[in-house]
Amino acid sequence: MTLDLGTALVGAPFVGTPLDVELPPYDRSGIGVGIVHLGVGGFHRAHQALAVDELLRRGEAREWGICGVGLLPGDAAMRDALQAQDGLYTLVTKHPDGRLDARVVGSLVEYLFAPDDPEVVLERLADPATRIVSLTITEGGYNFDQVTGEFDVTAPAVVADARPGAVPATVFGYVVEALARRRSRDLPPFTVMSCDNVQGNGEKARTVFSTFAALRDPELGAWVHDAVAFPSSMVDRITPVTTDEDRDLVRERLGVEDRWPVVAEPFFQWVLEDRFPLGRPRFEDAGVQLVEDVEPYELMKLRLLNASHQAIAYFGWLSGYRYAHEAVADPVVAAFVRDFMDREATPTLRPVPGVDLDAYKTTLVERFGNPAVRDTLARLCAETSDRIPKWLVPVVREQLRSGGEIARSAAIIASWARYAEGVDEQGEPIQVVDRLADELVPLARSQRDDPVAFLRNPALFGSLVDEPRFVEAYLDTLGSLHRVGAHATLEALVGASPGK
Ligand SMILES: NC(=O)c1ccc[n+]([C@@H]2O[C@H](COP(=O)([O-])OP(=O)(O)OC[C@H]3O[C@@H](n4cnc5c(N)ncnc54)[C@H](O)[C@@H]3O)[C@@H](O)[C@H]2O)c1
Ligand SMILES: O=P(O)(O)OC[C@@H](O)[C@@H](O)[C@H](O)[C@H](O)CO
Repeated sequence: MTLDLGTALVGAPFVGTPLDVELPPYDRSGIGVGIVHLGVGGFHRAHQALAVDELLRRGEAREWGICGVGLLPGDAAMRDALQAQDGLYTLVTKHPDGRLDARVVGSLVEYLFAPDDPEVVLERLADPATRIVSLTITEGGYNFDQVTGEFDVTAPAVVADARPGAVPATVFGYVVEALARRRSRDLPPFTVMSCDNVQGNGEKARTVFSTFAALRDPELGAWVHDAVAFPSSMVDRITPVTTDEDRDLVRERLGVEDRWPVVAEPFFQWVLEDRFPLGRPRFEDAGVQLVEDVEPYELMKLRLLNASHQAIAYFGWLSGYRYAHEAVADPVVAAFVRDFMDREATPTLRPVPGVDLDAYKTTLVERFGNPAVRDTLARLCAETSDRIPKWLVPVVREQLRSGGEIARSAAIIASWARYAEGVDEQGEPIQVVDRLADELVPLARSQRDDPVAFLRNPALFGSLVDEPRFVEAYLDTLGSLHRVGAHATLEALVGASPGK
C-alpha cells in the first residue's frame, strides 16, 4: 500500500497507518503561524522544521507553526510539491549502516510562493502573530562584498527594490517593507534569525537589512539596525539534494508517495544566540543549544566542516570521484583533509565550550564517509565563489599573520582554480556552477600561460596575490596539478606533511 501525502493525509487524522513511518501524532488544525521561513529548501526541512515538529509532538509550540516562503522563480516547484501535500513531507534519516528512519513532518503549516501574490506574503510577515522570520537563502543571498563585508548597493535587483513603491522581488525588499509596515502600525519588529553558513550570520543580516532599509529611508535604516534582533546561529546537518532515487526509496521502502521528500544524515546540531524579544519556541526541548556567544561554534563548524568540504570537492572530482563518501574512503584524501584541519584550520579557532576538537574532527571524517547519504561532490563544488572566500580565505589570512602553515589551504584554492578550467584530467567537460562562472572559467583557462591569473580577483581573494608565501605554495600545487594530476599532487602533499 502506498500512502499519498497529497490525498490520504490532508484533513485526515494521522492514526491507523499500517506503514513503518512516523506520522505527525498531533492535530494540525489550529496550529498558528509564528515563524515565517524564507528559502524552504532541503536544509530547512531537515533542520529547523524538524525541531518545530519535535516540539509539536511534545504538545508545545502550537503558536509557532511555520509558513514557508519561496522568493525565487525556481521555488515554484517547491510550491507545487508542498501545496499539493498541505505542507507535509517525509524526512528520511540515513544511517551509515544502511538503516533508515523516516517521519512525516507537519510543522510547515503554510507555503507561499511570493511571485504568486507579493501582498499576501507582505501581510503574512507584517501580521502581529509573526514573531520570527528565519532564513536559509544561501551564502550568496546576503549580497555582500566578500572582502569589505559591505552590502552591494549597486546590485540591479536591490536598486529596483529600493525604489519608492516598488513591488518587492528580493529578500531585502520583502523583509524591509514588512518591517516598515509594522513600524507604521506601532507593532514591534519580528526577530530575524539567519540559519545560513555565513560567519557572524546575525550581525551580517543586521548589516545587509539595515543598509537596504537606509536606501529607502535613513531613519528606517537606523530603526532596523537598532530595534530589530538578529540572533546568530551555527547550524549543522549534511542534507544532500533530493534525487529521484530518494523518491523511489520513499515510495518503495516506506510506502509513501511524496513529491519532494528530504534525506539527511543522523547528525543534528543547532547552536543559537538567545535574543528573541518577542519570544521563541522552547527550542532547547528539541535539542538546540541556546548560548550567549555563538562565534566559537560557528568558526569551528565553518572552518572544520565547510572548508573541509571544499578540500574534498575539487581534488575529489579531479581524482574521478563523484560522491563525498567515495572521496574520503581514499586514504590519501582523508589524510589530506585531516592534515588541513589539524595544521591549518584548528590553530585559527578559539576554545569551544564543551567541545573536544579532536573528537569533533574524527566525527567529521566519519560523517563525510557515510555511504548512505550519497552527498554529491557536484553539490560541494557549486557556488564556490560564495564559499571559499568566506570559509577558507580567512584561515589563510590568519595563518599568514601568525606565521602558521598554509600549504594545504593554498592547495585547496589551487584545486578550485584547476577545476574552474572546466575540463577534467581526461579532457571531459566540467560544468562549473557558479554565479561568477562567466568570469572565472576564462581566467582559470588563462592560467596555463599566466599562473596567478585566477588569484588576481580582489573581490574573492583580497590581496593574497601579493603574499609571496601564499603565492609560492599556490603555484607549487597548481603546477603539480597540471603536470601530474590531482591524485599524485595529493599524495605528495600528504607525504610532505611533517610527522609523516
Ligand atoms: N544542505 C546542507 O547540508 C546545509 C547545512 C547547513 C546549512 N545550510 C544552509 O542552508 C542553505 C540552503 O541550503 P539548502 O540545502 O536548503 O539549499 P536548497 O538549494 O535546497 O534551497 C535554497 C533555498 O534558498 C533560496 N535562495 C537562494 N538564493 C536566494 C536569494 N538570493 N534570495 C532568496 N532566496 C534564495 C532558494 O530559492 C531555495 O528556496 C545553504 O546555503 C547553507 O547556508 C545547508
Ligand atoms: O550548503 P552550503 O552552500 O552552505 O555549503 C555546502 C556544504 O558544505 C554544506 O551544505 C554542509 O553540508 C553543511 O553546512 C553541513 O551542515
